[in-house]
Amino acid sequence: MSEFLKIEKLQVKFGKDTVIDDLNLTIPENAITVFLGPSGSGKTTVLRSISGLNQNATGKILLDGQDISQLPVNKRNIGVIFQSYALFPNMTVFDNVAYGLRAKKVAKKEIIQRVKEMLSLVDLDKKANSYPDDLSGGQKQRVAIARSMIMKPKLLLLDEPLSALDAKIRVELRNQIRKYQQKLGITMIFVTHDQSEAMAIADNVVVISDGKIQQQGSPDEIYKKPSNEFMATFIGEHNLFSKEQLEQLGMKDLATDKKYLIRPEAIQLSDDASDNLKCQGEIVEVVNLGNRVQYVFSVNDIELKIEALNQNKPFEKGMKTTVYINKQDIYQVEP
Ligand SMILES: Nc1ncnc2c1ncn2[C@@H]1O[C@H](COP(=O)(O)OP(=O)(O)OP(=O)(O)O)[C@@H](O)[C@H]1O
Repeated sequence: MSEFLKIEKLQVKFGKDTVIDDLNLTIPENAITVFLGPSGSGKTTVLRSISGLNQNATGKILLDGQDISQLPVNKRNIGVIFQSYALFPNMTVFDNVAYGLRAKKVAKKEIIQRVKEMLSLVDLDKKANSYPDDLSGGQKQRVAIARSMIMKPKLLLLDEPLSALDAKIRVELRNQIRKYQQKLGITMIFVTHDQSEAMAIADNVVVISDGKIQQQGSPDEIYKKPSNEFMATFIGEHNLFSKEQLEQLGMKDLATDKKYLIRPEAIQLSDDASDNLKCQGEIVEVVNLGNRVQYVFSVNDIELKIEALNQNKPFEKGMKTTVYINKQDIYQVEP
């Protein structure tokens, strides 16, 4: 992995509390890295330390080879976007986006051209003369993003940028952000506690819990190959079984005493599979999620969570049937 942003031995203390201790991390260029973790895990603290907003941080931060640890916020060449937009209410959309270029005394003609291009990219050309109060939440956030991107920062930090928006707009805007990133080749760090948002937008996910990095990898890697039990249970729905439980289900010759992860969608409620782990039992719970259905399937005393596409002939509660698990889908997990 290229080392576009490199954090070495980051430590952050608030009073006597050490919130981040000896955190080391590298982040690739021209990609979206997502910091994902439970509330209070330290995501924002790490982000603020990178931006220079955190006075309590010690350690070294290298951006594109340059040590920026001692530089003030405005000299780091980093853009920051918050959940709350932070637009200037008394300025038009055009003036909000032009603000940074004007402060840098860029030529008027160039400003007009660059703002127009940027407003076109975020699909707000028709709102250039509107004021923030006349815009929807999603539009305001697009102005905030345009205002940051126009400065061509080396790194763009987005702290829960979609949290204030309703579900449909969140999904639309996260797809837009992905599009902007690809079009402009900006390196982004995006903080969220929403797993599906993280999985959908990230090239690279850094899972942080209790001030520590639990795992870094592509969305697929962290889902399919969690590095430990925390990861196996934090990301996505899961079945986590002991060796004894798996043996009770009919699995033989397990090498070690470790735990084993089986994702709900890897269990098939059908009877046309072969050479798989086969368990007979009963459907004890059905939750319809629209396009998918979650089942709880009971094999003697063991409950398996299953997730399947909602097809024409759904299985019903109380049905006795057989499930199959491909042995390749049973993943051994470190403690
Ligand atoms: N200014 C501060 N003073 C004291 N403690 C702080 C301060 N900022 C953060 N903390 C503490 O640091 C820890 C990490 O907080 P942080 O905001 O980084 O977490 P987070 O993962 O971003 O959480 P959330 O998703 O809820 O925003 C928490 O225990 C928090 O209480």
